[in-house]
This record gives sequence, structure tokens and C-alpha cells, in this order.
Amino acid sequence: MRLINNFINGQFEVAEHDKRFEKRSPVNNEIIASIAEAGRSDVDRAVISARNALQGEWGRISPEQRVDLLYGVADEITRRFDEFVEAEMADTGQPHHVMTHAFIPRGAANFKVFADVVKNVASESFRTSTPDGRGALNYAMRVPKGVIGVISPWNAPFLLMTWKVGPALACGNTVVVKPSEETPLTAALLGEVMNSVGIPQGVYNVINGFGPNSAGEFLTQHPQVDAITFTGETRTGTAIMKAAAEGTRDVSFEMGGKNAGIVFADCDFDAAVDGIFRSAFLNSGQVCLGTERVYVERPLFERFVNALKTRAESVRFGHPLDKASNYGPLISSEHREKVLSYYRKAVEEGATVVTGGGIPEMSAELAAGNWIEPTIWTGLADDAAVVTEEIFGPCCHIRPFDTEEEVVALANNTDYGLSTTIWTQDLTRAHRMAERVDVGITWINSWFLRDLRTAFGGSKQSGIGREGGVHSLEFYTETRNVCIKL
Ligand SMILES: NC(=O)C1=CN([C@@H]2O[C@H](COP(=O)(O)OP(=O)(O)OC[C@H]3O[C@@H](n4cnc5c(N)ncnc54)[C@H](O)[C@@H]3O)[C@@H](O)[C@H]2O)C=CC1
Ligand SMILES: O=C(O)/C=C/C=C(\O)C(=O)O
Repeated sequence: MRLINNFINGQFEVAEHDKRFEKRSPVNNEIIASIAEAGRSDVDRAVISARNALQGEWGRISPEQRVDLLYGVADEITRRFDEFVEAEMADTGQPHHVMTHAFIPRGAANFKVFADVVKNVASESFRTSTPDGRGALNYAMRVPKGVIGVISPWNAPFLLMTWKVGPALACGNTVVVKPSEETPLTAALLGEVMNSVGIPQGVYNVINGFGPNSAGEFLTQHPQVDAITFTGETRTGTAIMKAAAEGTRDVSFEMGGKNAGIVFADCDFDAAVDGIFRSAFLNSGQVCLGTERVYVERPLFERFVNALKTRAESVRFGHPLDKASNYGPLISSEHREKVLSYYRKAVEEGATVVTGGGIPEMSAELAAGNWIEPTIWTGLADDAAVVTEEIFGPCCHIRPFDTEEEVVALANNTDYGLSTTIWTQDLTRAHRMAERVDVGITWINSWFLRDLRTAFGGSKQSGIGREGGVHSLEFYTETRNVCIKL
């Protein structure tokens, strides 16, 4: 069993009163780690060490040196790639290929890309007229915001945590990270990386624990935290926003979604089936950008439902170390119970269960894990619970539509506004749709195709602000204007 401690001022430390909690494997629910649960005094030391680091060596080094250090972090993640893959698989139970092809490489990229962004972005300047005719020069200067509180979720832990730590450090801030209680391993490994490449003590800190009345709340309430960046549930975002209001701290939120996939009859059929399959079922449906509502133009409806059913029934459940498996469990037994409760509700509300709806049969050594079948429904009303509420599991409801007008209204019929995926060969129509569907991110003939320089975030209850490229700089720096009278 692993012992995971908090990482404060460059040292791994036990928590006050040596308080700990257990982490269970999603594949069989055996205990795999014991985690130090940070108390208020631990969080306080982490925040103070982050503040001191701003005044120390980190605050004094040049942007070029900072950029080189972050390249070093990316290279060291790549050098220790297998350890990160193994740790993330242990935490999440997700397949080896998802880690090696997507989630762990993105961790390294999150440091490299933002190092490049800060190296290459110019600041604005204006020549200003004055009555004496000599004029003035205004220019903007970016300074770090200070100590950033980073609160991250469990579904893509390393990717989503480094998506915030990378730009925060590139901009010269220091961070205190509170990883999800479900997935503490890679944040701790990153502490080792920070030390080995020479990131000064106190720049990167990790405190473990839960949300309310635990490390998450202690961090967001701490008056020396200058800004908070959060990915997680919309309800949690509301609680964090209340905490941030004290001291009027800035927030950046990426939250839940109830994303629509829209398939027109003129689409490339195989590509659309493949794209919707990935968007509904990748990571066992635990992706904020995932598709839980699918709208298919009527002439294609039956054929599409049958093809998606075939794909969903072809997944191979298994241990992530078994390379023949391509499908993992849900993160926890509590989360599986939540998703199963939606499976039951769908039936109560009159759904036709096209496939799935229950728990797959597993071998004896995996039977105690959080396995669940990919599930497809049809036939529900537009106000059914599984059509309106975020489930965050491997499931989707498919409904036919007849007109563009109708499908825009259906897609927008939600309090969320994170992403959508649209499948059509008519790019004029696709563009028209992108203007009308009320989301932060629209993918056309693709899904989860990321360029880290682009704006990422949600509308409505899916988020506040945008991160990515220069948008991250907007959040992680203060812009100062300097006016020189010439
Ligand atoms: N929009 C996006 O980019 C993404 C959104 N999500 C959303 O995240 C959710 C799944 O992740 P979870 O980890 O279950 O979310 P969650 O909101 O329960 O937890 C996220 C983090 O917040 C912490 N936390 C909980 N209550 C807190 C409080 N009162 N104060 C401070 N910290 C608190 C948790 O300990 C955890 O570290 C889904 O609803 C999903 O839609 C997940 C990934 C990406
Ligand atoms: O690519 C990003 O920056 C965010 C991706 C989000 C997920 O992977 C997720 O929520 O699972």
C-alpha cells in the first residue's frame, strides 16, 4: 500500500494529528493508498510557503529561466512517463491506452505549451496625445496574481490539474493544489518532479483531503489565497464562489455539462458513429465534455441507433494492466450507485433500453469493482431526468429530429453550456449551428480535438471565464498599465 503525504515547501509531510484517509482501487475496491488529510494548520503552512516563495528566488528569476524550468518539468514527466501512467491507472482504473495516448502526454504538454505562450505573447501599447503635443506612451505589464488555489476533480486528474498548474507557474505565480480525494497519486508524483528539476521550495504545494470542512474549504477560505481556479461540479463551484467573495478573490471555473451531440443525415456515417461513441463512452462516460444527449436527423435515426448499439456492446471490460481490455470502471462505488439510480429512473420514466442498463459479469478478482455497462436509451420525453440532469456515466439518450430550428432549441434546452459536437458535411450549416448553440466549445466533425492555445470553458452553469493560450494569461496575471509622459 502506498503512503501519500502532503507536499509543503518542497517536503512530503504527514498531516496534523497524523490524520489519514484511504483510497480504494476502482477495479476491485481494495485499499491501495493511505493519504495524509490536511488540517487547517497544514493548509495554512502550504499557503504561507507559497506566499514566501513569491518573495524569494521564484519571484526574482527571469521569465526565460522560468520557462526553462517548466520545459524541465515537462521533460521529467516524459522521462518518468511509465510511473505517471501506472499511478493514474491505479487511481482511476482507466485503460492503459487512454493514459499513454491522451491523459499523461497532456500533462507534459500543459507545461510546455504555457511556457511557450508566456515567451511569445506581446503586451498592448498606445501612443496617447497630450495638449502640449509631446504625447505619452501607455503600455501594459503583466505581473503574477500571487498564490493560486487549484481545486481539481477525479475524472482526468493529471490532465486537469496540470492544465491549471502549468499556466499558473508560467505566469510566475505559486500554487497550492487540492487534488480530488479520489485521485491523489499523480499530484504527489509531480512534487518529486518539481524537486528534481529545481523548482524552488514553496512554488508547488499539494494538500490532500475532502471539500466541505476539510482541505478544499480551508484552502478556498484562506485569506492569503489570491485567486481560485476550479474544475468540478457546478454545485461545488457555487460553494467556492461564496468563499471567494470574502476578499473579492478572482475565480475561474470549469464545471458540469449536459452536452448535445447533433448528427445530420448528410454526415460521414462511420465517422459520426465513431465520434459519438467516443464522446459518450470514453473514460466510462466520466468526461465533462461528453455527450449524454444525442439528436439524430430522422432519416438516419434507426441505422444510427443500431450502429451505436453495436459499438457499445463491443467494449472489453478489464483491468487496465490487461492490454486486451479497453474499458474501465467508474471511479467509486458511490458514483456507480448514482449512475445506476439514473439507469433505474430512465426505465421508470418509460425509456426503451437499447443496450446496457446494468452491471456486467466480471471475473472473481474484479467482481467487487465499480463496473457498469455502457447504456443507450431512446423514447424519453425532453424533460425526463436522464435527458436533463448531468449523470457523468457511460450513457446517452438518442432522439430523432426533423429540422435545424428544432434541434437548436433542443440542444439549448439546458442550464448547462459546455460543449457540443455536430456531424454534417454541410459546413455552412455547421457554422450557422455553431453560432446558435449556446456553449463554450463546438466541435464539428470531431470531438475533444484540443489545441491548447484556444479558449476553453463553458457558458451558463458550465463555467466562469476561459482558460487556454492567452486566455489563461488573463486569469493568472494582473495587467498593470504604465503611462509615461514623453
Ligand atoms: N467543465 C470541465 O472542464 C469539467 C467539469 N467536471 C465536472 O466535475 C464533476 C466530477 O468531478 P468531482 O471531482 O466529482 O467534482 P466535485 O465538485 O465533487 O469535486 C471537485 C473538487 O472540489 C473539491 N471540493 C468539493 N467541495 C468543495 C468545497 N466546498 N470547497 C472546496 N473544494 C471542494 C473536491 O474535493 C475536489 O477536489 C462533474 O460534475 C463534471 O462535470 C469535470 C471535469 C472537467
Ligand atoms: O482538455 C481539457 O483541457 C479538458 C478536458 C476535460 C476532460 O478531460 C474531462 O473533463 O474529462
